[in-house]
Order: sequence, then C-alpha cells, then structure tokens
Amino acid sequence: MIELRDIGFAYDEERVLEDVHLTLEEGELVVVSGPTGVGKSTLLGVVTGLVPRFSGGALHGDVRLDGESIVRRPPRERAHVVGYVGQDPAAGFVTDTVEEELAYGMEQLGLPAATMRRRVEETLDLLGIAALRDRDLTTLSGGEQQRVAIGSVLTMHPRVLVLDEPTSALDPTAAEEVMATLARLVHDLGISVLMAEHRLERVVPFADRIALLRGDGSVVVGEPAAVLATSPVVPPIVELGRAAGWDPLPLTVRAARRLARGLAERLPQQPARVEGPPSAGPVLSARGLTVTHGRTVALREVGVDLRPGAVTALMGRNGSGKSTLLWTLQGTTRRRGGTVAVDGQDPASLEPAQRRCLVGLVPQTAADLLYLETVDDECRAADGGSGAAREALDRLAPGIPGDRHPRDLSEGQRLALAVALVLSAAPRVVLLDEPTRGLDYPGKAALAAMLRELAATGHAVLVATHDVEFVAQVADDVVVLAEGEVVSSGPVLRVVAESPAFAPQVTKVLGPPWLRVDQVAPLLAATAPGGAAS
Ligand SMILES: Nc1ncnc2c1ncn2[C@@H]1O[C@H](COP(=O)(O)OP(=O)(O)OP(=O)(O)O)[C@@H](O)[C@H]1O
Ligand SMILES: Nc1ncnc2c1ncn2[C@@H]1O[C@H](COP(=O)(O)OP(=O)(O)OP(=O)(O)O)[C@@H](O)[C@H]1O
Repeated sequence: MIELRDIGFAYDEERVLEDVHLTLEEGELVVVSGPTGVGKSTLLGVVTGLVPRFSGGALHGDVRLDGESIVRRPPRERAHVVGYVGQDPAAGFVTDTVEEELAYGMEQLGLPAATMRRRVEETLDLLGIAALRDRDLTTLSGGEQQRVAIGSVLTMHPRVLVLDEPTSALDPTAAEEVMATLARLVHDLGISVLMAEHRLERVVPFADRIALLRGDGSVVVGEPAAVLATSPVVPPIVELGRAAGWDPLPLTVRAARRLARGLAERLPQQPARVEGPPSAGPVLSARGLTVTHGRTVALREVGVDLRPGAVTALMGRNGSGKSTLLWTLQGTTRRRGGTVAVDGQDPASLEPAQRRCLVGLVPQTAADLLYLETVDDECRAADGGSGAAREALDRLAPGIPGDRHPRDLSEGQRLALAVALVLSAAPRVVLLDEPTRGLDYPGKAALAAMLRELAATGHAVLVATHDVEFVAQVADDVVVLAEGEVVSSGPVLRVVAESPAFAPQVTKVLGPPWLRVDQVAPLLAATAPGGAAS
C-alpha cells in the first residue's frame, strides 16, 4: 500500500539515504533497524512527509500510496492515512489533558461525538491509562507520555502506523502489551506498521520483515532470520544462536529454548567470574525519602545506599517513581521528608556548580542538558578542553562531526553527547535516567564498560532503566520501585530470577545464573557437539 521508490536524501553535506526501495503491504509489520544515527528516523520521516518539509535537506525519488504519488503532499494531508508517533512523544502533544489529547486527532477528522467517546474509552483501556484520563500531560512520567502518544494516533484508526522507538520509555510488561496490541491491529484489521526500534529483543518476534539500514545509505529488506544472520545489530538470542552455531537462528525465546535443550546441564554451575561485593561504606546514603506532587505521593519512605565500586539499576513500572527518586537524590526535587548524604553533604543544600561535581545526572530528555551551538562547544564547556568529553562521545557514538548543532543530532547521538558531558566531569555519584534510548547494541556495550570503569575507580552509579538487557550487562545490584516504595533490592541475579519480567533473554533460555551471551559464548564453543560453534 505504501511504496518508497528509489529514495535518496541528504541533509546539506550529509548523505543519509541512497537508492532506497521499500514497500509496506497491508497487514504487515516492518521493523526498521540499524546503528545509532544511521537514518532510521529520516526514513520514517519520508513516509510521514515530515522529511524534507520540516527537516530541510534534499529528497529525491517517489512515495506512493495505493499507487498514487504523495511525495509532494504535506504531512497534514497524509495524516488521515498515516499516524505517527515520534521519538519524543511529549514534543507532539497539542492539548493539555490525556482525554483531550486522545480526542484531538478525531476532532480534526470531524468524527461524530459518539464515535469519539467510544474510541477514547477503548483506547484508555487498551493502553492501561484509564486512571490518567484527567491528568495534565506535563505531569506524566516518560512511559505514561509514550502510551498517551500511541493512543492518540490509534484513536484515528489510521491505515498505516509509523512509530519511532515506541517501546523505549515503556517498562517491559507495558512494552509487551503495546506490541501485542499492535500485532492484533495488524492481523485483525489489516493495519500496516512501520517502526524503528533499537531493542530488537522486544519487537523481532512480532516482525514480518526487517529493513536494515547498513550505514552506506542503502537498505536491506527481508525476513527477520535472513536479515539478522548478517546484521551488525542483533538481539541477544540471535547472538547466542550465532555462538552456539544454531541454524536456523532463533528469533523467539521459545525457539531458542528448544534449540538449547540439554545445553544448560552441560554448562558449569557458576559463571567463570563472580564479582565480590566491595566492603567500603556507601558514597550516597538516603533515608526515609518522601516526595509528593499535589496529592500524589511519588515516593514514600524510600531508602537507598550506593556503594563505591558498584553499579545499581533502578527498575519498576512506568510511573513508579524512578525519575522522581533520581532528581531527589540529585537535590533539585524538594522532598517532604528524609535525608540524603553524599560524602556527608546534602546535595540539596549546595550551589548548582558545587552540586554538579558531587552528583551528575543524565536526564531522560537529553536535550535538557544541551544549550550551545556545536558539539565541540558542548564538549569544551564540559571538560575545559581536556578532550575527555569528546573521547567519551566517540566510544558511545563514533564519528559525529564536531561542528554539528546538537539540535541536528539523531536521538541516540544526542543522548550519547549528554552522557559524555556528565561522565567527563567524573562526579562522585552518577545518576542516569533511561540512558539507552536511541543507542545501538555496540553503543550500549560501550556505555556499560564506561560505567563499570567509573565504578571501578570508586564512584557510585545509579541507572534508572527499563532495558533488562542493559541491566544484565552493567548492574551489580537492582532496586525495584512500585508505587513510590522499594519493593525489592539485592544482587542482580537474585532480583532477575525472582521477577520474570526483568529477566534478560539469556536467562530466559538457559536459566540462572546466566545473564549475558559473553558469559556463555566460550563455554558453548567448548561444549557444542562436533564444535559447531563459529
Ligand atoms: N538537520 C540535520 N542536519 C544535518 N544532519 C542531520 C540533521 N538531522 C539529522 N542529521 C544527521 O543525519 C543522520 C541520521 O539521523 P536520524 O535521526 O535519521 O538517525 P537514526 O538512525 O534515527 O538515529 P537514532 O538511532 O539515534 O534514533 C545522523 O547522523 C544525524 O546526525
Ligand atoms: N507534577 C506532577 N503532578 C502529579 N503527578 C505527578 C507529577 N509529576 C509526576 N507525577 C506522577 O508521579 C509518579 C512518578 O513519576 P516518575 O516520573 O518518577 O516515574 P518513573 O518511574 O520515572 O516513570 P517512567 O518509567 O514512566 O519514566 C507518576 O505516577 C507520575 O504520573
């Protein structure tokens, strides 16, 4: 139904797409994948019409809808057919409250009031946001905003849904529910979905085809197994399958389990390296933290200790209070009660400049930290010209031109820059709010390594994240919040084994104590019958 013909696109000097052919059939879900900054959002923009109209740059080639060329039609005239949710859902909000936002698109289409009412109710239930219906959009947590944004396009019943990282702010359970809902729309109503996503483990089981951007402007499109066989970005089970020499490669946990039968018994009982807990006292100690927003209690009597040398993951459902806790520890959010001490000082009582040396925070929206004209200027301002920020940036997302305006970076590049700026100052305590949005697997591995290095030199690190694979790579401990209270905390293995929702793919396939492919890959090679490992 939608066809991209011979698409080429360049921002000024940067060529992003070249000779791209892609068709999206009715009732099909296609995942757009590829490294950070490769051009996934740009490709989606060509379908919605936002590129080149609002992005600038030069587009050639044709976009066809049911055989008719729409390449010159502005986004507004495509909106009744093509629904779009961008990488920053809050940026797309046009009304004040959840219910208004869900109805807005339908009002623009002039639908009857009774239809609008019915669809709003259906959508509130479908996305589990009925309790938020009267809420002011600005007060929602990141994941709540993402659900409302998805809901606001679903109510219009578009024939094509274009979604940019739709699960990036969702907790694991919500992500699964949203994907199952989308799959149902695709199968039952014949809707077509085109989505860019880095967390392939969440979306590949639902994909009919994958469109992989390779980095030279071209796109390879095919069945998931065929594309992933050679892709530079693959979910952990595919990496596991490659290490074990499985053919065909498993795309679901279920398929991998079948292939792994008997394998778990042949692995030793303990991972080769077990990190012992460092014995020093905490760098950060918080007790009895209570925070309220109006009548909502966001945190209730929360206590945490962050040890030097340890990376702690902060997990929990959307809206459970993770961002609130980070900002309270950092000192910006006013607390109703409780204490925070970092090396004996309360960050809330310090001037912002002093505070930054003690506690660094990478916010959920990376752009909040960026205010200068170029990437180089930002790096220099952060590290005083030592080069530390640029070095960190190159590890996370290599090759970004120093003269680029931060506004013109891709989402993942912008996040990488914000992380690099905060880490280059090496504060005693580093807090990160969902720091893997927009990052590809190599970028995430690099971030994990950098956080481990910081911890190894005596810093304390707390990462709020829904990315269970990242937690498996980086964390020593996990703290789980539910409705503003700590409901469990302890070593990563124990928490992950207790809560299936937080289990990474390797644990789902091989069981504890295994969390990551790198722990088992060498063992698989040694135990594979006939040495089938490659
Ligand atoms: N206005 C602009 N001017 C110059 N270059 C730009 C502009 N906007 C984007 N770019 C560059 O184009 C490339 C593609 O960006 P795009 O946002 O499409 O990537 P992406 O694959 O979606 O990235 P991510 O994985 O981070 O979401 C990036 O290298 C980015 O820096
Ligand atoms: N100004 C506000 N007024 C009312 N409620 C608020 C306000 N700010 C936040 N909240 C609520 O407080 C709760 C905690 O929000 P917080 O952003 O800390 O959650 P989170 O765990 O980080 O969520 P997510 O995983 O979705 O990012 C949420 O239910 C949110 O809706």
